[in-house]
Amino acid sequence: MTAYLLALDQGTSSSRSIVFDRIGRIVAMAQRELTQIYPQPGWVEHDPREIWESQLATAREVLAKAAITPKDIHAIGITNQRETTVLWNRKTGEPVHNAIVWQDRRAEPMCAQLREQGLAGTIRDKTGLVIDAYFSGTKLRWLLDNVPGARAAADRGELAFGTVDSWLIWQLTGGKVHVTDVSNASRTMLFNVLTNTWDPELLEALDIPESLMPQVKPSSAHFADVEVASLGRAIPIGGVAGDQQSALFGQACFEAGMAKNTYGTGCFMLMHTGADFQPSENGLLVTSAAQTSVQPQYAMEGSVFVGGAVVQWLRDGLKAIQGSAQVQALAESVPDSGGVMMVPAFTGLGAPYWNADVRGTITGLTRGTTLGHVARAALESIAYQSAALLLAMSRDAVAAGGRPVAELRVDGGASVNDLLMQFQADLLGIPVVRPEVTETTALGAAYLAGLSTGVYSDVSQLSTLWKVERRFLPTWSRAQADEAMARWEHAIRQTIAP
Ligand SMILES: Nc1ncnc2c1ncn2[C@@H]1O[C@H](COP(=O)(O)OP(=O)(O)O)[C@@H](O)[C@H]1O
Ligand SMILES: O=P(O)(O)OC[C@H](O)CO
Repeated sequence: MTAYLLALDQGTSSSRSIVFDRIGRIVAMAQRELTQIYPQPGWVEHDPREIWESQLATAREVLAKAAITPKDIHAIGITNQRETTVLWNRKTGEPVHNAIVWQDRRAEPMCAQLREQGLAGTIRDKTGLVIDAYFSGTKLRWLLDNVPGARAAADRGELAFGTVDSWLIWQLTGGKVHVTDVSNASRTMLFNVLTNTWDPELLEALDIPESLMPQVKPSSAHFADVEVASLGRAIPIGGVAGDQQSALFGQACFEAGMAKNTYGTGCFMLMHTGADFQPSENGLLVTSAAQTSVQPQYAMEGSVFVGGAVVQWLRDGLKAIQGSAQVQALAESVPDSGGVMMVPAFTGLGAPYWNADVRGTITGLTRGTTLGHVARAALESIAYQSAALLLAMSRDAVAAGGRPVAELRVDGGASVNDLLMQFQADLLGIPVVRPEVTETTALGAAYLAGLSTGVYSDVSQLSTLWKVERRFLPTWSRAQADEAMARWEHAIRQTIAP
């Protein structure tokens, strides 16, 4: 059987396409940067046309690079930056506005209103989310309220809403199919993750007509066949998932208690929680995991706003290094951080602290402090923030009758840093495991597509394909780790209430 799988990975900073063979090895990759549009402070937009064109261009390019034809592609999987909101005209296919990107804060006043209306409990219990401008629902409401003519056109049933996956599928099918998957739907604040349906009460609370919404499918399913004009053959789209849930899947975390952390610009930690919906008591989000059937599956999620970005700051802000890869050597020029602690709260602190107003601190400076100590503290801050998330997740898991996380699977640009990974294992007291294929986001989408089209029989087969590149084992005693976490929490208190 021809069994190359093509993953379309539409991320915040770039569109990428990767061809995988049937045992999950990368055959070829193509990538194009995406223009970031900042119309006002706190606003971030993308041009939906550019999203589509750059994605299509990389898909065509990767086939050429892999020296294969569309006939060799068995199925397509799509994974995408989540929450980013597109609204378009069903007849013309034209977007009515730029896409509002997940980082965009413009819908905050609308969120404040929803909080005042006392909707926090309902939203948490139905969607697993906290009320925040991060999610698609209030971005969509903003578009309906602010784009001239949009509300009336929506009321006439002329418009379609979609996250980036829906937008790409609409384009790939020549405007015929309007669909999304549960993992993307769960990031809208309009989707009931218990029933896997759009929620009439939430649609009404946000004044959003249901006619705008895409059909929702499990993440591994037949979504559509692409039109021949786009990729030369009617290739089936067999898998769709939001990028973080897709990475959880690509890391073969299929069971409750299995967790992954992606160390990119920010960090995204997700722990599978199985089929039971359990809101977090520790300020984390609950979200739909990638689902292979109509049966709901959940994950707990927390994010670190400034992860690898702290290394970019060392490079671009402090000019302490010339390239990100140099941070490890600089940090290794000293045996430890010499008591220096950095809390890189450049844009506030996310889970489990949730404080939007604080700003970063560096404490513990002495006359002997060198750039090496600062670099080491910067790297360690990525691990401390991630550890605080994982510890909160483990507390939630134990409270729900489960077990604490036993190992952490890692990926993302900063996971290449061995010093950081070792420090992470030491802090957590569990193995930190880096797989051979760290393109887990794209791999997850390819696996989802392969599962629904018969390349794989079940997820247990995928578990056997997942291979360890390096396992970092903890070297500290529990007392040492607890002491270090106590120093971190002290630094957090100094940051929040100096
Ligand atoms: N050797 C390294 N050590 C630590 N951080 C690194 C290293 N190499 C890259 N990074 C960081 O990884 C991030 C890029 O990772 P990537 O997964 O490509 O991010 P994103 O998907 O968010 O764009 C950057 O913030 C960069 O500073
Ligand atoms: O495109 P990324 O990797 O920055 O991921 C964005 C996340 O999906 C936002 O929730």
